[in-house]
Amino acid sequence: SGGHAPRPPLSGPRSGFRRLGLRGMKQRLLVVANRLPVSANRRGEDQWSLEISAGGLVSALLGVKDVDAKWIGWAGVNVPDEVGQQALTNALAEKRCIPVFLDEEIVHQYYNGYCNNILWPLFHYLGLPQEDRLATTRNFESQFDAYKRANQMFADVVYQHYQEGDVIWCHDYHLMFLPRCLKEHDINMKVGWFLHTPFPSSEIYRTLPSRSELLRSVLCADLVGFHTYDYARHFVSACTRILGLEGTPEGVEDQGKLTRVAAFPIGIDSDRFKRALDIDAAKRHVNELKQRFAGRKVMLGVDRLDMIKGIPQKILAFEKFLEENPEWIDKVVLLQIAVPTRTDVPEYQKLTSQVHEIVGRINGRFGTLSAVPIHHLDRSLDFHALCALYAVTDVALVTSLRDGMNLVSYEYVACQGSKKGVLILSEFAGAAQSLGAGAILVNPWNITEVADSIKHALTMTSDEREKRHRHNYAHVTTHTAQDWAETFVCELNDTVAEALMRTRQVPPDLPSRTAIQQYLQSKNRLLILGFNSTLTEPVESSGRRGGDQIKEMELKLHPDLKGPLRALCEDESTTVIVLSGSDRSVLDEVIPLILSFCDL
Ligand SMILES: O=P(O)(O)OC[C@H]1O[C@H](O[C@H]2O[C@H](CO)[C@@H](O)[C@H](O)[C@H]2O)[C@H](O)[C@@H](O)[C@@H]1O
Ligand SMILES: O=c1ccn([C@@H]2O[C@H](COP(=O)(O)OP(=O)(O)O)[C@@H](O)[C@H]2O)c(=O)[nH]1
Repeated sequence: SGGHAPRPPLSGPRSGFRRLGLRGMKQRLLVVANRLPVSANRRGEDQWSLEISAGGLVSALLGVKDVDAKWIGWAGVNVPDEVGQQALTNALAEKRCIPVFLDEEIVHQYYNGYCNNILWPLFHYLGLPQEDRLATTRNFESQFDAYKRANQMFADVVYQHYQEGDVIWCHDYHLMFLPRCLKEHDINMKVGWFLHTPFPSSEIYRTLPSRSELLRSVLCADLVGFHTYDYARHFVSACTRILGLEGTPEGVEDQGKLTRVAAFPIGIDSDRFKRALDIDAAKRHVNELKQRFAGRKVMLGVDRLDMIKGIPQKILAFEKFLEENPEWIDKVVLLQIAVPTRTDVPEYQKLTSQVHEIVGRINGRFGTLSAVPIHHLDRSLDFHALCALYAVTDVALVTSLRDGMNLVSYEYVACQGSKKGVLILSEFAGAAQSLGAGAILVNPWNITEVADSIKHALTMTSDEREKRHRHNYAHVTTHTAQDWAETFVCELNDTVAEALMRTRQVPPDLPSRTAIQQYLQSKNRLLILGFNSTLTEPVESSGRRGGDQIKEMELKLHPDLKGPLRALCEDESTTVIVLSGSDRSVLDEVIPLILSFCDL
């Protein structure tokens, strides 16, 4: 029996799969994400200015070329009037973007509430909110209702723009309900879903009140993708343990229907970063920065001001480093770009004050008349200023407590072609699995270890720096955002094609008259029977119940089969074999009757 035997590891995208080719064919792709790659500012009743929004998903998808792609998403702004909505729709159309208009109340309950106060912390191992955190955005149920309504609003926009054959790629934890809405509308839509955050261990995930509904909805997609194998594995075990479904190396199976699950690590458009450094604007920034920080080593942090990024831990480790290495005071500066994010969520407001307090204390403690050790900026930078910073700094410090991937670490490496600076990287970022070879990996909770790594990075020989950089540079420049998107979409096309073939291969119904005639003529018969749902009564595996074990305890031999089965077993010309993935003990429990007549 193999009911609970360990499964082989999940596969990645199949090697040698047919590239139905985004390059040649220009397949239409509808990218559906909470956020459009632009944010909109109103300049008049029917005037809008559009700006690229910050964030990893946006950066990655900007790197995807040669696809006939359109984006569907929220422009990050409330537009209550029709004139404004029409004008914004027109302006966005030029950027191949289609807006979903969400009103303030929905944004509050869906985005600030369910997405960023519940799913985001849970998926990053920070747990569900306590009562006081929930109270600020009303209760769990109303937030979940708003979440489903918002997902339906995204689905409605997809329906309006969908053409047969389009690939629909849903992104992230904001849209876990979307695959279900889409498939219920049209089962033939090709639907992929990709999660940009970690998927936590099923032990964490199972605390979520709406755990089953969300899993079942995601499973409606044809292909489900994650940044790492660990996240994919966690997802599959959540499905087996919570829903009682079967996990296979290919994905999750539910009554013969396979949802393919695999790892697709994202990348960046490294050429875009390299090219940016050749532009005058970036060169000017580089020169200014070199002058400003002459004679000092510069360490860089670039993060959204989010609790998952471990900014307090980073700053405390830097403080410890200065405390233990006073000779470095005035010779090193930590430049922390803390991009404001989700500022309507109280937890983020608290974090801002906390970080300001620590920075103030450390600058007060170690600052001199000429310099302070930490330059902390609560703002975002334009692209060229950011590339210049990446290029001139000596060390990048990424201390995420959990992070789906972390593209900042990739971007830093891409811009360090000449300087070959050191990357200190949290082992809890997805990027640790791809850049671990060249980075100094740290546990961000271990302040002493991070402080020691800062010293190691600042004093590293140029030989070691170059060697480490070479590894990571090779990875970042060959595993690009474009490859990531192409691989996902090709895999989705192949998954759908294979599922179609499987459906066609379903054997025809048994010709019962012939079968009965031949059965009666034969003298020595072998009958191989399935067990679960063949001999047993179907068991409802709702989210209310536990996983496989509880389900198996409830299995019962189907009452209509007791008599026929007994007759078959008593017949000397017939051998009956029951094949099952369940434990022997489960079979012993369910069919003791038969055990007395035959070997199993
Ligand atoms: O849209 P926001 O609420 O302002 O947040 C910005 C984005 O944050 C998250 O990014 C994740 O995606 C990155 C790319 O895959 C990944 O490197 C990073 O580790 C993740 O945190 C979020 O998942 C996006 O949807 C947001 O747009
Ligand atoms: O001032 C800034 C700072 C950062 N970023 C971008 O924000 C993204 C951050 O992505 P990451 O995966 O590191 O984390 P996320 O913010 O998505 O959690 C990177 O692509 C950065 O280039 C930006 O556009 N402007």
